[in-house]
Amino acid sequence: MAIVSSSINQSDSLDSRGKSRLVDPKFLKEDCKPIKEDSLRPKTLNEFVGQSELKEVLAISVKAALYRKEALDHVLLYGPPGLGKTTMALVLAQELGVKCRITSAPALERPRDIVGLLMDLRSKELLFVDEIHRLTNSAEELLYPALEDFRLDLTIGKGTTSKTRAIELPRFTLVGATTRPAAISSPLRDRFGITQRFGFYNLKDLQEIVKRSARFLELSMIDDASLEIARRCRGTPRIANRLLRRVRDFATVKCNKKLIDIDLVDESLKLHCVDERGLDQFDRRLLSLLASHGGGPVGLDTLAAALGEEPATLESVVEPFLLQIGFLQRTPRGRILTLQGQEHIECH
Ligand SMILES: Nc1ncnc2c1ncn2[C@@H]1O[C@H](COP(=O)(O)OP(=O)(O)OP(=O)(O)O)[C@@H](O)[C@H]1O
Repeated sequence: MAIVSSSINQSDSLDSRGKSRLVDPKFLKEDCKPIKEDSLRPKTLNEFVGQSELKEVLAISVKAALYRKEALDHVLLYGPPGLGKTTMALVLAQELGVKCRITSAPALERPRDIVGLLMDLRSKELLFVDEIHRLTNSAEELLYPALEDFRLDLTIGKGTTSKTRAIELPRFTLVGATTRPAAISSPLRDRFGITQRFGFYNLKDLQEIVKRSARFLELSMIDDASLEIARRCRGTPRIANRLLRRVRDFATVKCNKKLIDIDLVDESLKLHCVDERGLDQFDRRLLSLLASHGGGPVGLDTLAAALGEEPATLESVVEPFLLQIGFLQRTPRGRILTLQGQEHIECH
């Protein structure tokens, strides 16, 4: 789907081969990307910019687990895409000095996928499951005793001759990530000892992330230029890094400038139709659609059908930022365009 693949590259952190991958946080080269791009991911809690309350909570739990020489309690991280959930799982593994196995719920469709993964885990290791709200019922049922009692209950054979065998597992930590916490079944949700929400980043933190990434990409940038990228990245580090790379492309090809200034940022982001609030063509189409319906209310399903998008994607990927900046409101009768949203659309 055009909007998500272009503006929010979700595949960055997912397992493209449909299997899990074992990541030693010390060697992020394994993380399927060239080393320079990988190095953009912060590796320790200290390097992780922003999300201070969440970091404090996790830092205390990590220290306590290390002190008691125990596995960290299971962690559920939720929030819009690209805010650092996968990165945080790798940071936790690094802080705990263990490896992290990364997978996503759609890759765990068959019971044997999850059995294989769980039996492969070593003591205190992290298992990161992205999109955890998409686990099948059978996968969830296998997970319950694994999470609570570190035990796998396997049924061998069929019908009256079937037997249940219990296999002991090492104590491990499940880190689940989701953009849709409400879609997680409550028995699964209840098994996470630590639940933390990722919110959009503020301008100061985003500018720091842009400057840090620019350093890793060996780009010289004046402060106004990094601030401009921070303003246009929808409060999302992944988008900040993506915009920075597009600006770098533009600087290399179009003007061969060594120092990136605000004009260069402006020109290159214009080319990608990213406006001064960070909205792209898809956001503007959504707002225009609402405007053409007298500002709403318009139901989510109607909006999704008109835009050719999944309602769940609209709700969990596109809308959160528009709600955050006050361009959109959710009401029981549907979505409403605010005055600010209306004014923005009139100027574009
Ligand atoms: N706090 C941060 N400081 C610096 N860079 C960050 C931070 N959080 C995320 N990033 C950058 O943003 C990119 C996206 O982060 P990440 O893949 O962890 O997001 P996510 O929340 O797991 O998204 P998704 O759920 O879509 O996979 C990372 O490659 C990383 O470089």
